[in-house]
Amino acid sequence: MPLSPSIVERLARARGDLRLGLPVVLKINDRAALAVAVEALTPQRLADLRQIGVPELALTARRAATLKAQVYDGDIARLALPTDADLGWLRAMADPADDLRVPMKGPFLCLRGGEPDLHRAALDLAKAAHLLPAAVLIPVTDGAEAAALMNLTLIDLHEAAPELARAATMHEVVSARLPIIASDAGRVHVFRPEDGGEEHYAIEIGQPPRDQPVLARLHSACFTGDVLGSLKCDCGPQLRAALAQMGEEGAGVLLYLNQEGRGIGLANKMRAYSLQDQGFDTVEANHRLGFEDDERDFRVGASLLRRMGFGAVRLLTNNPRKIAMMESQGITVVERVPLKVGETPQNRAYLATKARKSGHLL
Ligand SMILES: Nc1nc2c(ncn2[C@@H]2O[C@H](COP(=O)(O)OP(=O)(O)OP(=O)(O)O)[C@@H](O)[C@H]2O)c(=O)[nH]1
Ligand SMILES: [Zn+2]
Repeated sequence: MPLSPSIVERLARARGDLRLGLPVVLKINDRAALAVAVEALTPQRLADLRQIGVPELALTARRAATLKAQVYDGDIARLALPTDADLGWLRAMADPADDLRVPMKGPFLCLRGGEPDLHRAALDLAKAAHLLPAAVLIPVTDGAEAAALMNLTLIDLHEAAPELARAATMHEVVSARLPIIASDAGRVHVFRPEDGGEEHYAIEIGQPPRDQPVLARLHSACFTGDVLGSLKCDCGPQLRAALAQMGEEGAGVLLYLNQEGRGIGLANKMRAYSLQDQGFDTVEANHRLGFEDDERDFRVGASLLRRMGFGAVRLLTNNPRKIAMMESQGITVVERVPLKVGETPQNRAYLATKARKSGHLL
């Protein structure tokens, strides 16, 4: 039907549905399941889901490692729910907040055999919705029928795969002049992705010529550092130092990428901070929550630079992964410009961890 939502639009809906606590229907070939994010489940919804079928819990292998649950599918663990499992049990499996105070007791009944692809898709969607990567799945015999009957969003994984593999196309919505402390000649560009995801911004200083390498910074959003002046990281000082250098040179471009918390969202970053107060470092905290060290998609930065007409950069960074990613996306990094500012007694250990575990240059 002409007005029916495309797969990209249905994926955007699915992310919204999961945040609301609504199930989505995932399907591949002749297999299908209802999937709902543990974080957004209510007792009533859990009871309703149990009426439909036998629930399974999907967790990432990272979260399973902390719980000492068996992983039979590489990156994914599938667990049967104990018969007396309530929402409290599910939440404790998903959220490591109380792991130390009230450790979850196994042994867990970990499922093997069959395909984990629906489970993996559910966790990818939960991550994309900035929820904890934990989902309850209920297998159903006819996915299309279940979706139609209950008015739920249906995602066919064959249809979704190519869309999920490619970076969303970005459109510039608007740009306007913005004098800032660093430069009178500032201009903010707002970019909106076609897939209904986060908007990203470019702050252009002066009028950098497109045929020469531009002084560039890929800055990932950090509400706590950029806005609140957090002493736990170096983001705020890095943001201001990068803009100041562009102001001094009279030209540059800072991409402000809305990838809060290295792509896990602010709520999950605050969960990570809470774990850091229990003694875990920045990488361990991400893993205990079920995330990888860094969930950002740096392709966004490269595609925005290209869209603005830049093909070569002098990149302000201490992160070699950003350089490798730019190069792999066809942006030439002619020089790495170090950005070492904002070390505090409170962030010294954080910066040392990034150097030791994530390869940041000191
Ligand atoms: N998950 C998580 N994210 C954090 C933590 N501390 C800071 N962040 C986020 O990390 C990101 C900082 O990224 P960038 O400023 O691009 O820094 P970087 O990857 O270290 O690289 P460069 O600064 O370019 O050297 C921001 O999105 C912050 O919100 C933390 O402890 N946990
Ligand atoms: Zn920060």
